[in-house]
Parts: sequence; structure tokens; C-alpha cells
Amino acid sequence: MSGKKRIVVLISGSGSNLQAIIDACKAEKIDGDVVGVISNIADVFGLTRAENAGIANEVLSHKEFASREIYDQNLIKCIDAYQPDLVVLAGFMRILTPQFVQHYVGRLLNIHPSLLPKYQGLNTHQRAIDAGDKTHGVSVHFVTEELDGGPVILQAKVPIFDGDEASDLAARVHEQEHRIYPLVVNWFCQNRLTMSGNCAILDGKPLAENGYANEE
Ligand SMILES: Nc1nc2c(c(=O)[nH]1)N[C@@H](CN(C=O)c1ccc(C(=O)N[C@@H](CCC(=O)O)C(=O)O)cc1)CN2
Ligand SMILES: NCC(=O)N[C@@H]1O[C@H](COP(=O)([O-])[O-])[C@@H](O)[C@H]1O
Repeated sequence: MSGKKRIVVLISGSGSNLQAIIDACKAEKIDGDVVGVISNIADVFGLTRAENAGIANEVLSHKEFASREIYDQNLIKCIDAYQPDLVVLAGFMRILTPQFVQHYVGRLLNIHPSLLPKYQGLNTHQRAIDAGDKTHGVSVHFVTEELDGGPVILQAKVPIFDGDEASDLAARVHEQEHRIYPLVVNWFCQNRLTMSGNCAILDGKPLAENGYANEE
């Protein structure tokens, strides 16, 4: 692992995006290694994925702490024990405190199942279907204090077909997630991706100029 970036992944569930990142690291499509996986929920399949990959993993349950702030303080201690260069949220379903965000700002990524700024928050697939949208998608962004409001790095679009259930759309979105999240993680590991103010910078240029921000 010498010289490669150290990545800690936070999960709350199945971990298919975690698996995509693990696989990309193993295939040397990411100049990094996942050195730790932390879940706020026990017995999720994402922890099994980490175990199967020989990656250190642990549970830090938010239910064990009196407040969001105290949980986040302990989560920081857990994460920092791995000495990460990058912290990746991969289906991590907790709103993070300003203190946590400030501790990792600029090296904290999230993947969100919508074309931000549309549909911040939860239940995005059903909301898009209910709105009669014909296009949906996924966004990878830097995490800021504003929930799902951080600078967008890369997006991918998918069609919504008549008769789609939320599960159909989620599966279509997942395919794109597993494609673009490893790309973005590798950009960071290659020292090509930074955050300046509320803007993502790739190869020294604001992403809007590079055109990546709205990749099909
Ligand atoms: N400060 C920030 N925290 C988080 C961000 C962010 O951009 N800024 N991204 C989210 C990820 N996320 C959507 O992509 C998200 C996760 C969780 C929630 C939410 O409402 N969580 C509830 C609990 C829900 C549950 O347990 O099922 C809560 O924390 O009370 C909304 C959006 C990660 N955090
Ligand atoms: N608001 C955050 C959010 O909804 N994130 C979404 O959770 C799923 C996790 O799947 P996974 O556990 O299989 O990677 C992903 O679809 C991700 O976009």
C-alpha cells in the first residue's frame, strides 16, 4: 500500500458502491486502497463485503450516543485511527454535523441518487417517478454542511420508463453509480481533484469548464 492513497468508506447498508471501489482498487483503476470500512448499522452486507476483501471493518452505532455531535466526535476518532487521505460516503445514511464536515472538508465525498440540485434528501427515485420525470440519475459531490448541497463533481443520467417502479429505477441508477464513483475516487487519489470554495476543480479547472459535471 506504500504511496497509495488511504481510503476509509462509511456505509449503512448493502455496500455495492463500496464493492465497486474495492474492485477498482484491486484492478489498479484507483491509485488507492480501502484501509477501513465503518458502518453505523450492524449486520449489513457491506461489512461482509469488507471482511471478504480482507479489509478492517467495524460498527459504530449512532444509537449508542446521546447526540449527533457526540456520535460524530467518536466517528472522527474511529476514522482517524486509519489515517485516511480520503473519506468516502457510500450509502451512509446519517446527516453529518458541521464539526465533522469541517474536519474532513475537501477530502469527503458522497454519492447521491439524483441529478443534484434536484431531489436532495431521501426517497429520490420515487419522488422522480411521482413527478413524472423522464430523466433521473446520480451525482458525486464533495460533502459540505449543506445536506447534498456540496459542489457537484460528476453526474450520470438514466431514463425513466413508463411503468418503472422505484426499484427498477434504483437498479438503473446503481449501474451508473458503480461506473462513476470509482472514476471520481481515482481523480482524487491522483491529486487531480480538489475543492475550492463551493466549486470542484479538476486538473486546475472548475468542473463546469471541463464538462465533466454533466457527463451523460
Ligand atoms: N452534512 C452533510 N451530511 C451528509 C451529506 C451531506 O451532503 N452533508 N450527505 C448525506 C448522504 N445523504 C444523501 O446523499 C443523506 C443521508 C441521510 C439523510 C437523512 O435524512 N438521515 C437521517 C436518518 C435516516 C435513516 O436513518 O434512514 C438522519 O441523519 O437523521 C439524508 C441524506 C450523508 N450526510
Ligand atoms: N442519500 C444517500 C443515498 O441515498 N445514497 C444511496 O444509497 C445507495 C447505497 O447503495 P449501496 O449500499 O449498495 O452502495 C446508493 O444508491 C446511494 O446513491
